[in-house]
Amino acid sequence: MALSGVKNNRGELRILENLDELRTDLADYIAELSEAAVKERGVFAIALSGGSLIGLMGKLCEAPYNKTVDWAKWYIFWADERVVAKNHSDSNYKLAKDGILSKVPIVPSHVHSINDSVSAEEAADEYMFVIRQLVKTRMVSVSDISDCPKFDLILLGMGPDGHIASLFPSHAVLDETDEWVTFITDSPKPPPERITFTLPVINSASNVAIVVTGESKAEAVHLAIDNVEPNCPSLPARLVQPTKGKLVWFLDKPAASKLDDLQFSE
Ligand SMILES: O=C(O)[C@H](O)[C@@H](O)[C@H](O)[C@H](O)COP(=O)(O)O
Repeated sequence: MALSGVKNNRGELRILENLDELRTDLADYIAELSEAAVKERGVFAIALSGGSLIGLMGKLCEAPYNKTVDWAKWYIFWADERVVAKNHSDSNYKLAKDGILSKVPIVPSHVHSINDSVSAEEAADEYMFVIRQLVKTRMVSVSDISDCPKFDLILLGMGPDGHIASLFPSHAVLDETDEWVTFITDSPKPPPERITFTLPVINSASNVAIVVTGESKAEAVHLAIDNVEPNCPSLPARLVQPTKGKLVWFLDKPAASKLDDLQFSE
């Protein structure tokens, strides 16, 4: 690992030397959290996003992880999904299925993707209902300070504008506190129709990881992590602040290149 440490109360930063090291560190991190959750609760409830994240998780399908991870105990969700058919090239489900889920022994009934045959609004409502049922049976834990689900791990990417999941800068859904899952029809990043976990759900998770690579995101990383003036209250990535859980940033060096005074131990 190149650098690691805690900065400005904004979580743990892991800045990796190159993409290969990042992939290995990310796979180790996910495998460790899976083992801990299975030991403690008997299951591992993990929520994925789309984008480059899935490719960066690829080492999980290789040795030793493909054999050592207790895949049968995984329950898979999406922190956000594009409202398109499951076989569409824009589908986050398809991305994860082709990239990971079809390559490891996940139980098909544990894969909770959205209903792709209804409107964005209905898909969000139905997804919330599905999660509610799984909270009742404790396949997904519940937060002890809100009534929100408490996922063992929520994995997020970040766009160059600082968006995470399908929560975009200055969008009204950033203020959504009543629903666990909501929808948008005006995403600035295509496709326009999406469903997304809301901030209260993201911030109720036991663990949240934000995985960011490339220089095009360096400014957003700086705005999300450093103490900047004026600060950016509506930058979604800055609003990821798990109440009791742990936040970890996985960055490559180009993505970390605009962070102020990095003085971590090598
Ligand atoms: O479905 C989506 O569009 C996402 O879940 C979105 O939040 C993504 O994670 C970021 O846009 C980063 O994507 P990249 O890593 O591909 O830049």
